[in-house]
Amino acid sequence: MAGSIAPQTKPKRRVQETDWRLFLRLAEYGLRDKRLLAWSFALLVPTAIAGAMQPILIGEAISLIRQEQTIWTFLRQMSLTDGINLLAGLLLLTLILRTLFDARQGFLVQKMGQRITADIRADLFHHVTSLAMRFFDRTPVGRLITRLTSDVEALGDVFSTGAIGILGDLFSIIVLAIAMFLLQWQLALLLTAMLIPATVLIIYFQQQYRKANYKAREELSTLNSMLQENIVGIGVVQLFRREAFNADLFRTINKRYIKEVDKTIFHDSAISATLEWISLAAIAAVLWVGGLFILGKTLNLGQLSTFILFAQRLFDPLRQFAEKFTAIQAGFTAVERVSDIFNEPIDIRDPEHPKTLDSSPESTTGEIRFEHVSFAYKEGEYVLHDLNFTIKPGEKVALVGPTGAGKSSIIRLLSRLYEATEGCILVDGVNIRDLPQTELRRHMGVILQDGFVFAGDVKSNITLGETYPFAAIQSAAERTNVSALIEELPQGYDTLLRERGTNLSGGQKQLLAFARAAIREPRILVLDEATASLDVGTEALIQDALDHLLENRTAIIIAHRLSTIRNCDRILVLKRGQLVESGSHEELLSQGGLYASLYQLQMLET
Ligand SMILES: Nc1ncnc2c1ncn2[C@@H]1O[C@H](COP(=O)(O)OP(=O)(O)OP(=O)(O)O)[C@@H](O)[C@H]1O
Repeated sequence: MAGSIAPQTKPKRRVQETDWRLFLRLAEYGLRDKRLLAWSFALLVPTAIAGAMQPILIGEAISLIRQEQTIWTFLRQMSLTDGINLLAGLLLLTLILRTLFDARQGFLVQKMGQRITADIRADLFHHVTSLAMRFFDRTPVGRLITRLTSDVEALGDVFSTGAIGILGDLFSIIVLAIAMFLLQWQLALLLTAMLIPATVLIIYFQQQYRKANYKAREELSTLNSMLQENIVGIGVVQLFRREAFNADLFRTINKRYIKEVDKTIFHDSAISATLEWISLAAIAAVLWVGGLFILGKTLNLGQLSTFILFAQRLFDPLRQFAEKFTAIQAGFTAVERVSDIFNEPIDIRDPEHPKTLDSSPESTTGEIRFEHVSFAYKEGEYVLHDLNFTIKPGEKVALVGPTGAGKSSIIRLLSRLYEATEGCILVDGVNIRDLPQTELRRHMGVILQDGFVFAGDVKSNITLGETYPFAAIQSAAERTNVSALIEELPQGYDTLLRERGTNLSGGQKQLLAFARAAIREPRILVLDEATASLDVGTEALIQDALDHLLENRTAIIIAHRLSTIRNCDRILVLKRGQLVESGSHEELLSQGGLYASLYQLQMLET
């Protein structure tokens, strides 16, 4: 637990994706609905043009009142009242158009954003569930959850805060600049020149913001990991009185998180403040230079008014641009973190030219062969060494050995949750790497000590998303002698089980796992300490059911209680990842090796 509070730095080998590539990744999602995307952009044009027209119309109105020479020719031919009315009418029209288009555009952009985030979330979920166990070994759950929820949410914020309107702001700035240059190039040049220091400062602050934001998100992940660990392990936390200690750790990480968030706020405010200052300076500069032009009679008051409005208008989108920029930067951080997961390679892939297992009813099936299999969870740290054995179809084999000998690892390799480092594993003569994973796992029924239960009813916990008629569910429960237990539950098969099955006992969860395996009629059954949580009476009941269930099926059974495996055809004894003995119970006892000593020790205990 203590290790998890170390400050999180970006992994060195992490490929720094450029913003452009991150942008393309988003664009790929945006392009899924081209019509929506096209409309969102198309509506920016009338909005920007209407916006640029307003200062010009106001300037014209002032020029008209002052009867200046620069007014449009068609206005000169009208009376003052008609001219003013026409200009006011036009101004109202631009206002209405701008409001309507702006609202519609805002709605479409948000709609697009919601769609994109929903798609990303769904793809991410699919990708994460396809990743190999190795990935989950090294990734804390809280960290993953943060990426799947809060980071994807930050991405959604880019759209919901209207930050995507940054393109509209950029467009507005360009349209305004063009309009200004057409009107009076010196003042236009002055204003556009002031954009340069503003842009440089924005870029600097946003880079700082981005750095702080990345760190803040990392700290948030750590915070969530710790939260998750403490909630899942609440029993141990309380029993061992770690509350105060953990609270201290939590406070430390919380402080670090807040510190980073403060930095993001500082840089965000710095951007707004700088822009405020520069925009005021710009208006002052226009007034000063424009005033000189008026004195020199090269400019009139109407034009100056237009430019003062332009100055305001020009920095307005820039200010909004900066505000949105921080949301966009946060979004980029989120895409970066989400991309990290998308870039996580799926280690265990299905073959390009998959083979299938012979499923004709006559064929004797369920042969398992390990050929020179070695395996390491971490590079160089082998936990299984050069394993060679064959389990014949229908044979019942027990794996025995001290704690940590590698029994469960064998099962994980056989189910391809991990890939063997060396050697190969064959099922019915086919290398399991040549089989699609679903095909391999369809033929395997694995019952683990910790029967995991999903939130849902008993039925759905047996079918696990596949469709079986109710009679099949009942029959599977009856065959495994668990139907009596299920019927005892308040609503029988419809009883709702809570997440992780907190309303079932450990033994009850295990019993459900038996029905779950039986309904699939697997050709290979694997029991990893499957009856360890059961009382002697229930175990005898299950043992009886197992005798039927195992008929004509290959089985691998791991059990520490050696009495439960006496009837197996063969016992493989493992020691530190090596196969040290193999034979029937009697043969091994007479050999007087590791098995015999383990057995005698257990006999002494009873
Ligand atoms: N996910 C993992 N990452 C790294 N090492 C692991 C992992 N799982 C198991 N190991 C290591 O591999 C070795 C074999 O573990 P395994 O679970 O196969 O033993 P086992 O014989 O089933 O033990 P037990 O009887 O206690 O269930 C152990 O030394 C263990 O520390």
